[in-house]
Amino acid sequence: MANHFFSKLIIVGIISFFVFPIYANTDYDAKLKALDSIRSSDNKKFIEQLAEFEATEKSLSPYQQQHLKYLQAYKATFSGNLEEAVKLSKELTGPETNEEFRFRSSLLLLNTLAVSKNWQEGMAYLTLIIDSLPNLTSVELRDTGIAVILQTYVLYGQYDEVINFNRNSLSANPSPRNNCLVNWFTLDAKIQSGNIKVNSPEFDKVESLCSLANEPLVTNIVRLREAQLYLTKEDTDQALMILLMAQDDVVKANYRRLITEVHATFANAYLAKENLERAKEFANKVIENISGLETTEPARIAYEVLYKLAKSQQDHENALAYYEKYTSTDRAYLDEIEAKALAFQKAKQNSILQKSEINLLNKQNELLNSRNELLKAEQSLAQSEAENTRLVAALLMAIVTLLTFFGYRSWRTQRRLKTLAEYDYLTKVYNRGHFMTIAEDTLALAQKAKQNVTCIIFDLDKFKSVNDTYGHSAGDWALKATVAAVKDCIRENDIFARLGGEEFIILLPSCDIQAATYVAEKCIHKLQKIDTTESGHDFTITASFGITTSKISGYNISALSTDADAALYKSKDNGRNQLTIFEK
Ligand SMILES: Nc1nc2c(ncn2[C@@H]2O[C@H](COP(=O)(O)OP(=O)(O)OP(=O)(O)O)[C@@H](O)[C@H]2O)c(=O)[nH]1
Repeated sequence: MANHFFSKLIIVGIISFFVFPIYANTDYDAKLKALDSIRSSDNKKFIEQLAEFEATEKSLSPYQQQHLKYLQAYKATFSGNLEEAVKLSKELTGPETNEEFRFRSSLLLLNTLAVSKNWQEGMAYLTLIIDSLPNLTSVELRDTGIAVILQTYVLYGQYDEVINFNRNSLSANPSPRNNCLVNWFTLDAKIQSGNIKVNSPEFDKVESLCSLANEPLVTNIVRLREAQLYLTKEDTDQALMILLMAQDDVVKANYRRLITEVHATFANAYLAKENLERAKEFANKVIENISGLETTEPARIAYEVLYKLAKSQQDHENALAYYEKYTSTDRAYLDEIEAKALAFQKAKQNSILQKSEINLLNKQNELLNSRNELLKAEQSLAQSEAENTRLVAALLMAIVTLLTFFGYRSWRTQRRLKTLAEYDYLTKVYNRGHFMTIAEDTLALAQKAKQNVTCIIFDLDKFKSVNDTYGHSAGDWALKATVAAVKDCIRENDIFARLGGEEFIILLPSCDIQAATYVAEKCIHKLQKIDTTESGHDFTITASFGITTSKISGYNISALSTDADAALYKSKDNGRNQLTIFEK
């Protein structure tokens, strides 16, 4: 089938459809842009002007250098210098290259590798291009990428991929060029897979779209395909008419592959028309231009035509020679189809494998992420637990502190209340009420133990005059000084209390009257010795004492105090500052 070869023609043709970069307003930019715009539509001029541009000395920006290199790679592809084209294109596929030229050179590389039949490597670039499509910022470049992908599918015989391609991935308003190409490759896939009728309106549609886009190369290819289809339907006249109409434009396009393809189709058509001379003429034109295209379909067709002609002319020697060339070209051609299909399937498998590996890695990552999340959650849980523990500990501390504080306050209040209830506020000895309670208990125990208990009551002498003369505070001072002095004269376990005013009582367990008398005398002496100047005044403190004992008054506190009081009044009556032992 001539169609398979023909798809290769489009490879370089498509290069002309790439979008133009955004240029700075400099002469070099303008010049490079102008060169870019004519590179396929007027290839002769492009090659001449590029040579002129290369010849002059200039300092180019990195962007301009990349643009120039891209055009040089394009020229190399177009001129069949595939090795140079691959080398230059590969130099532009690194990350340092501007996105546009990186992508355009990947497309160029894809085409060049296909032209040089490096199917496997070409497929690797196809996968790369497909994967980089979503990251492209330029919508037009993306559309161009899609067109190239479709073209590659056609080239590799993957027609279903083209027919089933989701056109929604194209932009809403593709450029006329991309619109032409996408429609053309779709039609091409339908032709190659036998899914189109010879008079389908799609031919006219694609032809007009591509004329509108000013792409004579594609327009001619469409015409050629139409002619080839008519040939397969044995409508040779229609085929020849189309070929003759396209002939001039094809020559103008100056593309050797297209020209050999057209010549091969002419040869086939004339052979069918039994115009053997013309058939031979065109077959020979193909052979003349066959250098580099020896194993392509035009060569196969040309040899087939020449073989048939030689055979029909009984030229057995040439017939055999052409037949051998025909079969070897045919084998090479079929091998090529097989190799392409194999390369495509391999690339597809690799891509699926890669994607499953990526999926697997993603799954592993997800798993790792979940584990990390879990670890983080556990950590934060542990952290919150630790924080909670700290919080609870702090709360407990606060509660304990508060309880301690309130407990202490309550204990202090209780103690103060108890003190108020039990002690005399001024002298801090027992008050009357508490004294009575303790005294009763003590006397009860002493009675049981048959111990003697004595009771001393004393009252300060002429205390009113102290208050009157030196003031109430001096009186208070005297009361406190009295208590301190008396405490020095009694024992720890003697019960000392203030009965009220300037009157005091001492209950002395296990104490007989002699001992009590001694204590009272000691007190009288001590009180007289109090240095009152500390109060700011100079006066003397004396007191009158009355003493009784349980032996005389019994173990009843009221009786004891009454009797001791009676003795005290005797002391007062007798001139004060003395003691009196109660007598019944
Ligand atoms: N500064 C002070 N004076 C008090 C206190 N309690 C009672 N007094 C005073 O003690 C004085 C007692 O006076 P009186 O009962 O006349 O007895 P006195 O002056 O000591 O005379 P005699 O007992 O007869 O020696 C009164 O003036 C009371 O006001 C007190 O807590 N502080």
